[in-house]
Amino acid sequence: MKQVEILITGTPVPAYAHPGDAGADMHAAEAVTLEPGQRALVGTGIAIALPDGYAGFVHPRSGLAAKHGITIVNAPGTVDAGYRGEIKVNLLNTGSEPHRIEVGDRIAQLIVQRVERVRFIEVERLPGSDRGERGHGSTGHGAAPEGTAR
Ligand SMILES: O=c1ccn([C@H]2C[C@H](O)[C@@H](COP(=O)(O)OP(=O)(O)OP(=O)(O)O)O2)c(=O)[nH]1
Ligand SMILES: [Mg+2]
Repeated sequence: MKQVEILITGTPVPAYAHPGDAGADMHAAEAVTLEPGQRALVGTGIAIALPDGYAGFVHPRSGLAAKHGITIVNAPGTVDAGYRGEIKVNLLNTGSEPHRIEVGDRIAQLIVQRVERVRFIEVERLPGSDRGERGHGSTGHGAAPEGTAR
């Protein structure tokens, strides 16, 4: 397993709840009440130094989403390998009740992945493909959305 250096202020180290879990749960370093429809940038109290060629992705927790409608505005958030600041989570309450986040609550999960960087080369024409330019629901049933060509 890769080792990742982590700087912590008060909250527990992110932890995988079960062997085989992809995401390590991160904890709230501050308390906040999210009113319905409200969002808040919540600190996790951790900063990390990912190896070059890796990135961290901040994903919502499905339990919080299913039980309370709590999701993440920019899911999944991207933590760059060079970022040394505190990881923050942009929580959004999509539910109909206020939701209280207490210090130490598990608010998101961090998935660390290898990432490729590519060189973008500008060309006059792209190579053909089976899909071509079809997208945005082109393989679904029924008509394409109003104002779009098939
Ligand atoms: O959920 C997130 C997403 C990002 N970040 C931190 C780490 C990341 O490396 C940095 C920048 O994120 P991003 O590139 O997504 O934001 P931006 O709006 O493009 O800001 P910047 O101009 O700083 O790149 O913010 C978080 O703490 N939590
Ligand atoms: Mg950016």
